[in-house]
Order: sequence, then C-alpha cells, then structure tokens
Amino acid sequence: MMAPAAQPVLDIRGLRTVFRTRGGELTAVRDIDLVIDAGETLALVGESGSGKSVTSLSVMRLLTRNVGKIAAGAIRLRDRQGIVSDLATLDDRHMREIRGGDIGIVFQEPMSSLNPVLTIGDQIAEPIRIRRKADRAAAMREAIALLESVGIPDAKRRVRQYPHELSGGMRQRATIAMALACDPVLLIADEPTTALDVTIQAQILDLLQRLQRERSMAILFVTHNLGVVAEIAHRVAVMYAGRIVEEGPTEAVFRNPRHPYTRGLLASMPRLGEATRMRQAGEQLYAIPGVVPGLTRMPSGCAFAPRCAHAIQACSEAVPALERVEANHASRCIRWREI
Ligand SMILES: Nc1ncnc2c1ncn2[C@@H]1O[C@H](COP(=O)(O)OP(=O)(O)OP(=O)(O)O)[C@@H](O)[C@H]1O
Ligand code: NI
Repeated sequence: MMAPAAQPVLDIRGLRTVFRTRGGELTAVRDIDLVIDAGETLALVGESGSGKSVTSLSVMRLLTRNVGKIAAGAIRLRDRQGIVSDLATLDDRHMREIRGGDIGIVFQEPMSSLNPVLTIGDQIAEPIRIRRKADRAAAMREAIALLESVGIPDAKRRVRQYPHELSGGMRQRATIAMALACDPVLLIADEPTTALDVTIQAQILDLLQRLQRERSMAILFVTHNLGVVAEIAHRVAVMYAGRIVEEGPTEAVFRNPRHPYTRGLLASMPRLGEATRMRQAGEQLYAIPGVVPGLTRMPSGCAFAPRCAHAIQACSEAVPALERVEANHASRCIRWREI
C-alpha cells in the first residue's frame, strides 16, 4: 500500500493583500497559490516591487497594522504534530507564538533582528527559556550548540559578545541560529545574503542547505537574484506586478521558461564567469525594456503586456490564467506554446 502523500508544510490559496493609502485601497499581491513541502525550498523572484516581500510578510503576519491587510485567501501551516492553522485568520496571540516558533525568520539586515544591547547568547537563549521552559544554564548550553551548528567558531566565547562585535557574515549566522532555536517547520528568508559579499553569501547558502537537510525544514526564500535561485531552490515562483506569472521546478523553469518575463529575467542574468569578460569587452547585459507598473496604474489584462515583445491584442483584454505547461510547471501567458 502506498503511504498517504504528506500534507505540505505551507499551503497558500488565493492570497490577496491590500494596503490602505490616501488614494484608496491598493492591491499589492493577488491570486497567490503556493505550496511548500517539508525539506523543500521555494524561491520567490521578480524585480523590485513585484510583491515578493508582501507575500512573505503576509505569511508572517508582519504587515503594518492599519495599513496592510490580508483581504482574501488562506495560508495553511502544518506544525510538527500535523496540526494545521490558517495564518490568514489566526489571532495575534497565537501568531506571536508561531513567529520564532514554527516559523523562523531571517531578514536581509541581521541588525534588524538582533538587539544591540543584549549579548548574542542571551538573545538565542531567551526564546528557548520562555517557549520551552528550559532553565538558564540549559538554554545557554543550547545557544552555544546552535551557534556551533551554524558554523560560528569559538561559540563559548561568542555567546558573551554583543552584535556589533561580530562581522556581517557572523551576525547573519547568529540570526539564523536564533531563527532555528525553536526548531521551525518553515524558515522564511527575505534576501538573507544580499547585504553580504559573494564569498560569505555562498557560505550562508551552503549553511541553509545543510540545516534544511538536517531538520527537513521548508524554506520560503525571497530574492531578486536568479543565480541564488539556481543555487538553492527546488522550485521557483516568478512574480510580476503582484501575481505569480510562472512557477515550477527550478531546473524546468531555467531550461524551458514559458513566460516572456521569465525569459527576460534569465537573459538579463550574467552567465557564470561572463560578467568580467563582458565588462572588459564593453558589452551590455540585456535589460527588459520599460518598468514595473505602479499599483495605481495597473494595465488591464496581462500586466507585462506593455513591455512584452510577444504581446497581441488579446493580452490586454483579460488577465491570463496560470496554465499547466508540463508536470508542476505553469505559466500565466496565453502564448506560452509559441514563445
Ligand atoms: N506599507 C505599504 N504601503 C503601500 N504600499 C506598499 C507598502 N509596502 C509595500 N507596498 C507596495 O507593494 C508592492 C510590492 O512590494 P514588495 O515590497 O512586496 O516588493 P518586492 O518584490 O519585495 O521588491 P524588492 O525587491 O524591492 O524588495 C510595491 O508596489 C510596494 O510599493
Ligand atoms: Ni522585498
């Protein structure tokens, strides 16, 4: 007999998130469907303003109160006991328990998660003490073990240091340790390596992959960098103007992109080792013409049509549906067969 298919860790259906502004209510993301299994990394990619962070902030329920709100959809999270909660409607108290508990969070700037006046050890030990009711000494021993597991050498000494005494890379390792303190089922990382230099970036990506294997965490990884996506993500969802326009296994989307926007993004990415040669030869990298439309002037139909070389009349008439291209691979382009 076949084992029943495991429920995904995260299952987002029909998410729509809006912002109240002086000019009225603006929809930042809509029609978002995303599923992430245990041990799987899904990357959200797209240009600045496409809605990547709003999507991840919706899952964390960190939208600015009275400004941003989830207007529709369900965000189901399955914890280690198999209990499913809908984060779209969960009350604030339970949501606070989930952040830093079942959901670990890593942002671009480690200083935004670290408290400058507390030692690294106290910051990691505190949630362990409170949530798992461990005594001080046991929580500190666990903080040291966590710092060792994220590759911080000399952890016994490091726990007594303050964030400013660590390098940028070490600080990001410390925030990862903090995010892992309560053994999350889901890690949300929004541009976690963007502020780091390339060598450190590669080390942090390796670290996240190792931790994921050890803990079979699901990871929602937000980045605008397709090189990072290729490195870390099992699946990728490409966002444009608040919608997912293409989604599928990373390898399939990179090999066989079926949306003109994805093709444009891939064409504007320097090939491995090409950047230096192109700079020396004075060659320009391809850039997608035009800009992302603002939320207040969304074109009717496909939002990418005004920038798209393949656009025809029908593209501006209705928003294309996300159509299945091949197994687990979908595109929101009516011409996906032809491009
Ligand atoms: N607090 C807010 N009030 C009004 N609009 C907002 C607010 N936060 C985000 N937005 C809008 O929502 C849209 C999506 O923004 P989001 O931050 O998700 O983009 P992103 O894809 O993460 O971009 P980046 O790569 O620059 O981080 C943008 O048009 C942005 O202006
Ligand atoms: Ni963002």
